[in-house]
Amino acid sequence: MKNINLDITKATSFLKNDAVKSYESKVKAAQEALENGTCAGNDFLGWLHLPSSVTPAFLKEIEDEAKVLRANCEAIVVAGIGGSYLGARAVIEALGNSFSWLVNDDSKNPNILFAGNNIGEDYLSELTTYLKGKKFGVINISKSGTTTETALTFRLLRKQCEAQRGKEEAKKVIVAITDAHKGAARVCADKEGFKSFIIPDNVGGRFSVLTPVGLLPIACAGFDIKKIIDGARDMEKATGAHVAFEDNPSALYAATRQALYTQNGKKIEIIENFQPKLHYIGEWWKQLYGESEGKENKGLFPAACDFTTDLHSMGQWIQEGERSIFETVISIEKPNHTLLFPHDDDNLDGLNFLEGKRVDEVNKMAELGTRLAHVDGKVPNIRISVPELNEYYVGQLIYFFEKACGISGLLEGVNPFNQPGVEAYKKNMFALLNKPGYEAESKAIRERLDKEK
Ligand SMILES: O=P(O)(O)OC[C@H]1O[C@](O)(CO)[C@@H](O)[C@@H]1O
Repeated sequence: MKNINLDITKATSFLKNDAVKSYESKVKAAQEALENGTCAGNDFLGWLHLPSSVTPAFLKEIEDEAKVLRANCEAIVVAGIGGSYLGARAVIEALGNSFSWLVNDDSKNPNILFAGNNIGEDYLSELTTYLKGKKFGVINISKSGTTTETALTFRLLRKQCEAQRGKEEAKKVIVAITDAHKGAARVCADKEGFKSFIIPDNVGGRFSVLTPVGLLPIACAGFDIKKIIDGARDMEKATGAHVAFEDNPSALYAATRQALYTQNGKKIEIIENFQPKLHYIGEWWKQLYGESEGKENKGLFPAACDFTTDLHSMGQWIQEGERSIFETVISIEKPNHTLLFPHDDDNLDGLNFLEGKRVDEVNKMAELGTRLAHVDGKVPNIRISVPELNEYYVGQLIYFFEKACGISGLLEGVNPFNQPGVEAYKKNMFALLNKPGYEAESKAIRERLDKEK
């Protein structure tokens, strides 16, 4: 079986000869600190050996629950935000049919919908309207069990599900994925008798896609979670601490992006794809790197573009804007379908030169042309090529990025596993909403707003 492949040559050409190699000993130290649990944030290292520790019994429990949901639901709403939904959405959209909700086949795949990741009244109102009269289930995912966006959505959906199906029937199709002991989601699941899965204490949200957080929704969508774990497990081996620096893709990716950041003035990394199905892989990656590295006034800003779509909006900026960016392109070597470009006698569009070619050949030339143009425009380019878009390689990709993120954050000198900065908006929102327990903050924020009037 092939592995995903990392090409850093078009990035190292912007750096001094030994710039990446000079990180070897620091990377080794970071790897050892991760392995020995001696790094900052060492209480959140449960993801590190997750793929190799997953048992068949654990996967079976998830698959069995997915069977129940699939058999009883036309639609399943995954309620979660950040790491509690992005991984599942990324994998489901990468592997699924782009028009799944319109495709009328016999696969019996329920529609997987996502909510709890915003507080848009229109979004929730339109969702609850769509679900009226439908047999739907809910997977409520929240590690803390108290995240406002998710909790608010779950209350709405649970009430609707119980009203439509009756309390007993609803119990079959409402599942909680949360902490083993704490938080409102745990208390509610235990009291109501909902099936529940545990998010391990030592796995943070953005590293949780290979736990039930990602695996249950992915299994509900009809994908093979064993193969995802197989891919992740092989990548765990390929990026292990014993693997030589120059053969370890996560080590090289981490070192290259840090070298570009600290030695080449790059401030923004743009993750890019040439397959629209990878849009949410970009969103997942943004959270992984953004929450892990953006702290202590440091960190590359993680951005994402979908190509060629965004070449017609962001292409100008990337080609000629401030030279503070580099690109990391996820390239899929072989598409899953074949579509040949047809002949046209009139050739009014002048496209007969493409006759008989696969659409992907045009896409690949767009990709190569973009790479050459952007490198000419002084944008370093990292390329990750993925042999095929399937469960196995998505598993590899996930673990590759997670491992690189842990190493990269440690190279940057921060704790990659906390996210203290996200609390600031929550505190203000609770104060503004007069949440019980926030009386002093409410008073202070109102005084501040009065002064600013
Ligand atoms: O699973 P929870 O606790 O609802 O958190 C969801 C997301 O919110 C954050 O905690 C940020 O507030 C993320 O780190 C996390 O992935």
